[in-house]
Amino acid sequence: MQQECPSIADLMLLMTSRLEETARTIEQENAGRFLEEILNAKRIYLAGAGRSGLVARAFAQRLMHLGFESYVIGETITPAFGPEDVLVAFSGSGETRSVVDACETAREIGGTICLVTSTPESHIGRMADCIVEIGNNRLKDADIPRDFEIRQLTGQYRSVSGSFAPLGTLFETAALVFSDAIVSALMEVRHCTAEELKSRLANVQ
Ligand SMILES: O=C([C@H](O)CO)[C@H](O)[C@H](O)COP(=O)(O)O
Repeated sequence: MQQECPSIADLMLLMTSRLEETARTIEQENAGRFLEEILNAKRIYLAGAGRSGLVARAFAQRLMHLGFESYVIGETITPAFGPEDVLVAFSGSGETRSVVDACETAREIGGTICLVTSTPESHIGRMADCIVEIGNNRLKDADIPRDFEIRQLTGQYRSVSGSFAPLGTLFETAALVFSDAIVSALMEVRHCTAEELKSRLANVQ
């Protein structure tokens, strides 16, 4: 049974090559605007559902480590959002109801909305002040590559079809890598060291 399965290392390498392709399509201007919005925000609120929500939470934690005031929407202790605050939404579809609702409320209050998505022409996309597009959801189903030839560590080739990166996996993984790149950029801009981040690590967890 196991012989029919490609090696886990090969599947990971396939993901890294897809991530590399995705990274090359990021528009630096939009990523730069995203960085500016974070730097100028009074407070940063993170929103996302499901796996995109996990990426939002991971980013919120690193922003806190960097010394920003960051909150996750829906947490018990998250305070009121204000006009000088920035809401960062992670949503591949840009249509997830709870995230749309959070963005609509933030819009009414007058705050800034940043969206990380693979669907800029979406409900949230139409509300957002800043959009970073990751991957591309506009491709028709027929145009989405489903079959991959992977060169195995043994040197032989084999094909992998619909099992690779199901549903929003590529967006969610690339969004995490994107947000970690933003963290590195923020460390550079603010001359922040890993030691400073370490000093804010939770010591009771
Ligand atoms: O968890 C998710 C699902 O498993 C897709 O891979 C999504 O992240 C969740 O459904 C939220 O969707 P989006 O707002 O479109 O990212």
